Amino acid sequence: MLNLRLNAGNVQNPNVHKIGIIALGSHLENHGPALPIDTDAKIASYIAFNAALESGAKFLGVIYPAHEIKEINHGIHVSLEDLSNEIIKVLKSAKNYLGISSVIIVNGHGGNLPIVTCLYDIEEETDLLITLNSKIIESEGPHGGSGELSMAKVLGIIDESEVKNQTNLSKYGEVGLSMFTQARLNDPKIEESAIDIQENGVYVDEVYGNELLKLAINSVLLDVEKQLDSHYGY
Ligand SMILES: Nc1nc(O)c(N)c(N[C@@H]2O[C@H](COP(=O)(O)O)[C@@H](O)[C@H]2O)n1
Ligand SMILES: [Fe+2]
Repeated sequence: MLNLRLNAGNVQNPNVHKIGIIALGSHLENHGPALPIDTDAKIASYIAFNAALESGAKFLGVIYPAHEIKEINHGIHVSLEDLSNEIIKVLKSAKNYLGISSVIIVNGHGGNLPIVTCLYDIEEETDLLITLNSKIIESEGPHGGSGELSMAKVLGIIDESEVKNQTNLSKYGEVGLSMFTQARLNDPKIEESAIDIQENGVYVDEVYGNELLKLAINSVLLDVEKQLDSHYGY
């Protein structure tokens, strides 16, 4: 019988091998001319991967599909049911092959927020403890705004020559979700982000981008500690 050396490497607590960290974003969504369509997936993956490196938890990659509310049409998205079924499929596979018993989902796309209503069913179906971490959505500000631009500068995925055109809202109305009138009427936070873009424009600041990413990574590290404490008796 092979004994795996669970304490090998930079691992504070062998129970960390029972925890998986997986990214969830959007790969097919317009973010203005300065940012790639998979900005959300890349930001979420960067946060998830670095949190896995720092904590020793298992990095499970990224989930492909994403959801979006019907009032916002700036990309290709799936129904909440389809996203939930895909998450169940991927997490069952991770549990089967890696023996994990809890997961932290790092969400980088605002349109996925309703998945929180499916978490109980996903936990039941997979028999996994699941934490949804959307910290970066809470702190990044408007869609395609200065927060995402600054993080994209850190990740090296920005086209800086196009930043001057990012707020040409007649062409790139998805920035700040400005063109989605009903979504702005329904959600004061979306309305606030659209006004922010119109009143303040956008800027790129690498220091700010690093601070946003570090804040999000530290938030995931705290979730790892909470899972170790509550689920594995730290
Ligand atoms: N894309 C999106 N869909 C929703 O349903 C939302 N409530 C929001 N929220 C706003 O957009 C920002 C996130 O944009 P990304 O999802 O990262 O592209 C978020 O900060 C809110 O301002 N967004
Ligand atoms: Fe985004």
